[in-house]
Amino acid sequence: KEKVEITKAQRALMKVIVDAYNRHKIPQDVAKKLLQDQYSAEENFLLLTEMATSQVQVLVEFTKNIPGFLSLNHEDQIALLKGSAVEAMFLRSAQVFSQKMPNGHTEVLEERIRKSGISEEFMTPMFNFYKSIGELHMIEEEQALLTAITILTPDRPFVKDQQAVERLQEPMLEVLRKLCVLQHPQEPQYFARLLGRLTELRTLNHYHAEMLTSWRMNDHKFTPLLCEIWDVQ
Ligand SMILES: COc1ccc(-c2nc3ccccc3n2[C@H](C(=O)Nc2c(C)cccc2C)C2CCCCC2)c(OC)c1
Repeated sequence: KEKVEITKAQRALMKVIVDAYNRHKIPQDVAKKLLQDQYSAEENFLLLTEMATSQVQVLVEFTKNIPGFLSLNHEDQIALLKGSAVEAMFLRSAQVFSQKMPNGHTEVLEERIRKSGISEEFMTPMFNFYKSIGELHMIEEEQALLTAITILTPDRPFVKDQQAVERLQEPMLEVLRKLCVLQHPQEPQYFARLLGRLTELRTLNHYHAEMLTSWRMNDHKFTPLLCEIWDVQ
């Protein structure tokens, strides 16, 4: 039986990531807003673009706190952010959707999202992902590390020095692996399940542009930042 122990250095790394993750959370609680009122497809689309825009901004701040990230080649820093922004948004949405809420609230939230203006065909893959994240009951350390690991994916398009990114991602993966063994001793395959979610996350990447352009309304307006990050307009 492997005696798993998180070293002092690994604990320090985890603390940096979790502190940065908590510091850079979206201030406004969109779930509460959606539970309070029903919005039109236009209002929901505006809310989505506002949330997505502010989420990209906090993602940049979070990423700057990942040890070693700012020492990467500058074009690679941009390539990693562009390549992971949509996945980070869906990961954040999944975590918001899976957070503990009073009885019946999650069902209301799901209903509001289903009727938000997004077209029917994307609901299944999106909610399947949200529910598979929910079933993992991740602690915040796991959520923060998983977000950092997603950003530090070496094989994003246009990344030149993939080895440099691997050298940053590997220590994160090792801490997460140990954390999973310690947190879920009765589930040896938990770490593998967690990484499997990242594969499912990539498939959502393929849909996101069409999710937006097929939003039930005319004249979809995007902020300049979202035009950069999303393959729209
Ligand atoms: C690209 O298409 C998407 C992306 C995300 C969602 C989404 N899943 C959610 C799960 C729980 C709570 C809210 C959820 N959102 C939106 C949201 O704001 N996501 C969000 C963002 C964007 C940044 C930071 C943090 C979050 C939560 C609501 C935007 C307003 C209309 C309803 C969805 C979506 O729903 C149809 C479609």
